[in-house]
Amino acid sequence: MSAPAFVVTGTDTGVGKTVFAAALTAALGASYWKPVQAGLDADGRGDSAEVARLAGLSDRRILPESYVLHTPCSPHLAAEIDRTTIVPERLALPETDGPLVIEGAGGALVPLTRSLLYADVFAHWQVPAIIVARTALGTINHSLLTIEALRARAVPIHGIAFVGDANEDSEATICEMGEVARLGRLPRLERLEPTPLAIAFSRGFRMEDFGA
Ligand SMILES: Nc1ncnc2c1ncn2[C@@H]1O[C@H](COP(=O)(O)OP(=O)(O)OP(=O)(O)O)[C@@H](O)[C@H]1O
Ligand SMILES: C[C@H](N)[C@H](N)CCCCCC(=O)O
Ligand SMILES: [Mg+2]
Repeated sequence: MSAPAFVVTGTDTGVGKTVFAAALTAALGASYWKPVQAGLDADGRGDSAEVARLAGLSDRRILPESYVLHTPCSPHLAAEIDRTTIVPERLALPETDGPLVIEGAGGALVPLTRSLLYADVFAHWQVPAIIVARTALGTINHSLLTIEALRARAVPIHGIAFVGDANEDSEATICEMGEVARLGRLPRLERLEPTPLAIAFSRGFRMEDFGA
């Protein structure tokens, strides 16, 4: 059986994809790939650096981004500002010798160019997608829209991972009405450090749900 690979997408930007992806990468002993990074922090760090920190990964297990764009905005516009064009050929799935966790950018329907959405690339890859969703009010609509959009493009959905305070009815309603697997929930952590994150992940998720 080949090693599992997952795409971590979300209902929005800032929902916690990078934090969840770091926890999953650490738990699976996986490699991590952020194909398109739009915007870096003041120290020039992007999501790959944060995953390396939170998952305690060696550089060998962080695959290089295909595009690092300067402006923290939608990738299609960030690429235009940098006078480049995101081409699907540079988004070919990399070969890895173990599990792979791939993080998108923003939500599933974020444009990479003015005629290509990230979800189109997910559909081409056919790698199971994990939707990261908030638990806060508004998440039912955002989550069900994301599920519909992925299904409309035949993107396989592995399940949904919630981030935030428990919200039993919203989480259950999304999974029942959206007919998706409820993978678990990461609470808001006061200290975003490797050990508390690994403990929260092991409490909130079952490894067998990720083929491990
Ligand atoms: N479980 C958590 N506990 C505490 N803080 C969190 C948690 N999840 C996310 N955060 C914080 O929320 C912010 C957004 O999270 P994150 O960077 O993971 O979002 P994202 O979905 O990856 O965004 P992007 O679309 O930019 O990739 C960050 O400051 C992060 O540290
Ligand atoms: C800049 C941000 N942190 C992400 N890298 C990109 C988010 C794109 C969102 C586009 C949109 O849905 O309006
Ligand atoms: Mg991120």
